Amino acid sequence: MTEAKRLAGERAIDYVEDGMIVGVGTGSTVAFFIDALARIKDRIRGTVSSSEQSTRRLQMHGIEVLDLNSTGPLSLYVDGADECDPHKRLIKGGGAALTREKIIAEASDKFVCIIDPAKRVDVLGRFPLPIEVVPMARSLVARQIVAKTGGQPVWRDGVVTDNGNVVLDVHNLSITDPVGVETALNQIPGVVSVGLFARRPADVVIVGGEPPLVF
Ligand SMILES: O=C[C@H](O)[C@H](O)[C@H](O)COP(=O)(O)O
Repeated sequence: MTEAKRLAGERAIDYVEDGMIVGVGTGSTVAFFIDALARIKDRIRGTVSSSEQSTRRLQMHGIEVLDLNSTGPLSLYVDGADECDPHKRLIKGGGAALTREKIIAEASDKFVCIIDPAKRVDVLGRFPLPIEVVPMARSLVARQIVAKTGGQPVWRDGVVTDNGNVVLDVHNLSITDPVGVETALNQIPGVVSVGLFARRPADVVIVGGEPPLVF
């Protein structure tokens, strides 16, 4: 799958235009995008990063990382996903970067999602759904997740997000109404964000392959 990730990441460069400030996601697929972006870094005005991990890789390449508060809306956001359905709705957050990813996706006109073929599903939920939670609300949120969804939340022990929060991964879900589930889980006090990207799905999905599939 590494080769598929590389092919997807490199294909996403086609969406980068001169003078853009590019939103950059997180993960192993995005790492290939960042490496490819480095080759054209003089053509862009900079980037906005969704994680400390991506910031380090961008800066290692000498690519400028800007504060979203100073850039205004972005034209383009490129990020990976853990699952993608035929409607371009996603599960994200396997790398615990979901909250900043959601913020940048919302701030962007076009969200290009780069995945390998194993990420494609008909119904979201095989991959445990990550939820970022304020630490003191962990048990409360877990109980409400069980009540609202019937899923099994598991604390990602030892993981602290870039925002100082914890992550619950919800197992045994079959998400037939992604917008409804996203909305319901967002209402629980203590939930910072839900790794379902249904209200703001991707605009373009690139599935790595020879040639890449774009839909
Ligand atoms: O929090 C992490 C992100 O949502 C990633 O984009 C997602 O986990 C996919 O990562 P990878 O490209 O490494 O499979």
